[in-house]
Parts: sequence; structure tokens; C-alpha cells
Amino acid sequence: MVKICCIGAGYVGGPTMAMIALKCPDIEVAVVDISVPRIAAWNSETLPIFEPGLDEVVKTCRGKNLFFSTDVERHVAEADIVFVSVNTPTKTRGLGAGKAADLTYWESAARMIADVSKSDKIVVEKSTVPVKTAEAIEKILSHNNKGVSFQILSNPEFLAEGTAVEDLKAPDRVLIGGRETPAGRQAVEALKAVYAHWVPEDRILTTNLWSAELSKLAANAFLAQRISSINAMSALCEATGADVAEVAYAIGKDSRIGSRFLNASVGFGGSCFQKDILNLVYICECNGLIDVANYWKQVVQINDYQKSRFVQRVVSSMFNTVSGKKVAVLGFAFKKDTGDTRETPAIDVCNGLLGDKALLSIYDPQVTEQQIRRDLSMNKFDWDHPQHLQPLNLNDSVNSVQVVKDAYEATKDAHGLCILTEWDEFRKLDYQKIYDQMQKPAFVFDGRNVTNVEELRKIGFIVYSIGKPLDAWVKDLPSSA
Ligand SMILES: NC(=O)c1ccc[n+]([C@@H]2O[C@H](COP(=O)([O-])OP(=O)(O)OC[C@H]3O[C@@H](n4cnc5c(N)ncnc54)[C@H](O)[C@@H]3O)[C@@H](O)[C@H]2O)c1
Ligand SMILES: O=c1ccn([C@@H]2O[C@H](COP(=O)(O)OP(=O)(O)O[C@H]3O[C@H](CO)[C@@H](O)[C@H](O)[C@H]3O)[C@@H](O)[C@H]2O)c(=O)[nH]1
Repeated sequence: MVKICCIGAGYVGGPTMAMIALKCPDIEVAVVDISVPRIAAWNSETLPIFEPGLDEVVKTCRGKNLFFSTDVERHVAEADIVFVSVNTPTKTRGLGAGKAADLTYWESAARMIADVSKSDKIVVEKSTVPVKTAEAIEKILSHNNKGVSFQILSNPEFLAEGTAVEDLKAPDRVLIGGRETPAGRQAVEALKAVYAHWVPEDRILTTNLWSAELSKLAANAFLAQRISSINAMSALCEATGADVAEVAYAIGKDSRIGSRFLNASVGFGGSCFQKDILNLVYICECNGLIDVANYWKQVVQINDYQKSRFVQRVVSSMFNTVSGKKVAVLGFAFKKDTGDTRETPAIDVCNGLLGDKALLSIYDPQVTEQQIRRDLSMNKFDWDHPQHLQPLNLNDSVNSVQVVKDAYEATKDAHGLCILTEWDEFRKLDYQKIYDQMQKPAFVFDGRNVTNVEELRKIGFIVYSIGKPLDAWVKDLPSSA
């Protein structure tokens, strides 16, 4: 029986390995992690991450051919194929700080693999890494050579959170990069055989190592660029009276452009886009490609602009101050159908409002109070470390934050309400009831375009919705920070 071990039981390691176990009953899969609570949660009734459909997949295979364990070394030693899916945060200090990927966790995983291996192994990069990481990993693995041979493959993951199970069941493509040597090609074939259990052959792409590594960064850069492009347009729509949803629909009908990923928003979040673009920028700079680096940097800059523009709209609409005013925040996760808050735009928006001394009342259907408080206390980039290693910087303004159990409680006596995640339930709220219990004038700031602006205006709200024709109230106020 082929044995697979995955180091890192996170948002990627957990679901991807559960899908391999489901689709390959002839393979034994162990997912290992240094985090004891995370592994305990994977072995419990309440999985450590919320992902539609994941419970069923895990519960079907767990204890049969899918195991979660903290016994990292034993499972690595026994495996034929070792996936590495550990954190690759943005560096906060030293060379490349604020841009380059910090490969500390990757390096320690690679050293451990070298130390404990007694048989030949295929080592698979599942984490998103800088181009040429495989070369560094090869050096670490071969340095400790005890007659064991390693083949490194790049197999970047393209799943999106909230749809991870669907994405893994029917991926647009699986990408495998390997060395162009007989042993490299053999390793590629071995990994291909795993995916071939359920992925059609024409969707399994094989490339050289560097193309695979770069394709992951390029895919995220292109996706994020679409969002920054439509968000840049949203500012122009507000200035001109065009409606960003109509513009997105009209351009998306062009089959060369396509309709997906054109939803204007308060900004993109998530653990990947910003980190991967900054990483790409750093790689360009290291290769002397400053103009290329600046081009991609703009995607992140527009995203920051969009978040601060939103805060500016809120503050300027509410008589240029939110000091001491209750502002309801609906949604904290970086997108719907996930409890993940990594790099969520809600953090920057909330911190912006707290900076102006607002009193926040936050509701998200999946994010815990503890998580929200952690996020609002954390320094930039600190979130992307194993949880027990995350430093905390508890600040006073978090006392101005209340975390509540539903949208009606959040909005009671509030002056304004901000929608920061597109949860379906926010489309169906009883906005008349909300209006009746809010202070007047009552403001809605829709950062996800989930509300019916006309209906809200009929109720009596003053409404700002990203990229939509402006309410007379908002029109003459300053629009950028
Ligand atoms: N989240 C996504 O949707 C997504 C999608 C594609 C790619 N990626 C990439 O995949 C990688 C993992 O992302 P994630 O979201 O799963 O991160 P995560 O933080 O959820 O999980 C990483 C896990 O690795 C563990 N870990 C760290 N060092 C370890 C070590 N030496 N030994 C054992 N365990 C160790 C941590 O405890 C943590 O549980 C990153 O490179 C990320 O950029 C993420
Ligand atoms: O039209 C859109 C689409 C998305 N977003 C926002 O963009 C962010 C990212 O969304 P999405 O890409 O759906 O989720 P992720 O889980 O971050 O997935 C991205 O990042 C992963 C990690 O690298 C990749 O594997 C995926 O392919 C890639 O889509 C979220 O804040 C969304 O709200 C928008 O604002 N407008």
C-alpha cells in the first residue's frame, strides 16, 4: 500500500489529504502537525476549519485510510510520498522584510525529513513557495544523505476557501512540476497516478519545477489583479454616476474577459493574494526587474486604497466623526462560507474606524469573538505563523469592540452599519426592522454590494454601496483618504 504523509494540517493540508483519502482507498494518508490542538480538532466532531462538505469527507475516511497525528517523525519515516503544506509567511524582519517569503517552517520540515528518512521518498511542495525553492530543498535533503534518494516535485494548490471540497473534487487543473531527468519523470508519474484516481488525464498538467512554482504565484497575481481592476473602476463609477455592477456585467460578456472575479468589494483578503503578490514583487526585484515589480505592487496598493477609501466614506458621511458612535459591522471573515479571517479587509476597516474612536459591534456567523479580538490586536503578517507561535499585542481600542450573536443585536441603537463579508444571510435581513431600531439618520455602508440599494433608500437609510451611484447625502463629501 502506498503511504502518503502530509506535514501541515491546515486549510490546505487537511482538505487536500482528505480528498486523496476519499478518492484513493488503496492509499494510506497521514496528516501530521506540530500543533496539538489542531490535530485534536481534526480527530474530533468539530473540525478546526469550517468548509462546506468537509465534515462528510473526513468522517467517511478518518480511522480507515486517513489519520491525523502529532507523531510527525514516525509518519514521515514510513511514507513513500511526503507533502509539505506548512506556513510560508511574509518575512517581518531582515532581508526582504514585508515582501519575501519566510521559509523557516519549510526549512525545518525539510531538515526533519532528511533526518528521519531511511527509505527513498518523493517530497512534494504543496505550500506556495518562491520560484527556485525546490533547489534549496534539494540541497537540504541531499546534504544529510544517508544513501536515501529524494525527488522534489512542485504541486501547488489552487483551491479557494469556502469551495475547497468542490474545487478538490473537480479541479480546473492539477499542476505537477518535476526535474527533467529519468528519476524526476518517474516521480511525476507516481504523483500523477495518485490524482488519476479521480482527475481526468487532460487536467493533469506536467511542467518543469520552476514553471510550476511560478504558475502558482502568477495565477494568484492575475486573479487579484482582476479584483483591483474592478475596484479601481468602482472609484471611477462613484465619481461619474456609472454603476460598477453594470460595467462588470457589460465587460464580462466579452468572452475574452469573462464574467468571474469581477465583483467590486471593500478589497480582497485571504491568506494568499497579498502574500503571494508581495513575494512575486520581491522575486522580480531580486532579478533586477524593477518595472515588473512596480506593476504588480500596484495590485496591492489599489487594494489598500480601496479599504481606506471605504473607511473615509464611513467617517465623512457620518459628519466627519465616528467618535463614540456605535457602528455595526456585519461580517468579519475574508469571504463568505469560511471562518477564516487571515488578511480579511474587515481588520483594516475596523482598525480604521477604531482609530477614529468608533464603538464597534461585530457579528459574523462563523468567526469567534476570541478570533476577532486576536485579529484586531495582531501586528501585520504575524497571523501567518503556527498559532502557538503568534505574538499578541493587546491594545486598548479592542475594548471599544463588542462581538455579538446576530445582525439585529449588532445594529440596535447603531448610527451606521457596515457590511464587510457577503454572507447570504445579509441579503435576507429585515432591513425595516433594523432601520426602526437604529439612530437617525441611519447609514448603511455596503462593502460587498449585497443589499438592494433602492429598497434601503425607500426605507429611509442613507446608503453607500461600493461603485454604485451615490446617495445625494454622500455625493459632495470628500471621497478619498
Ligand atoms: N489557505 C489556502 O486557501 C491556500 C491555498 C493554496 C495554497 N496555500 C498555501 O499553502 C500553505 C499552507 O497554507 P494553509 O492555509 O494550509 O496554512 P495553515 O496555517 O492553515 O496550516 C499550516 C500548518 O502547518 C503547521 N506547521 C508549520 N510548521 C510545521 C512543521 N515544521 N511541522 C509540522 N507542522 C508544521 C502549522 O502548525 C499549521 O497547522 C501556504 O504556503 C499557503 O500559501 C494556501
Ligand atoms: O470578484 C471577486 C472575487 C473575490 N473577491 C475577494 O477576493 C478574496 C479572495 O477570494 P478567493 O480567491 O475566492 O478565495 P481564496 O481562498 O483566497 O483563494 C485564492 O487564493 C488561494 C490561495 O493561494 C488559491 O488557491 C485560489 O485559487 C485563489 O482563488 C476574498 O476576500 C474575496 O471576497 C472579490 O473581492 N471580488
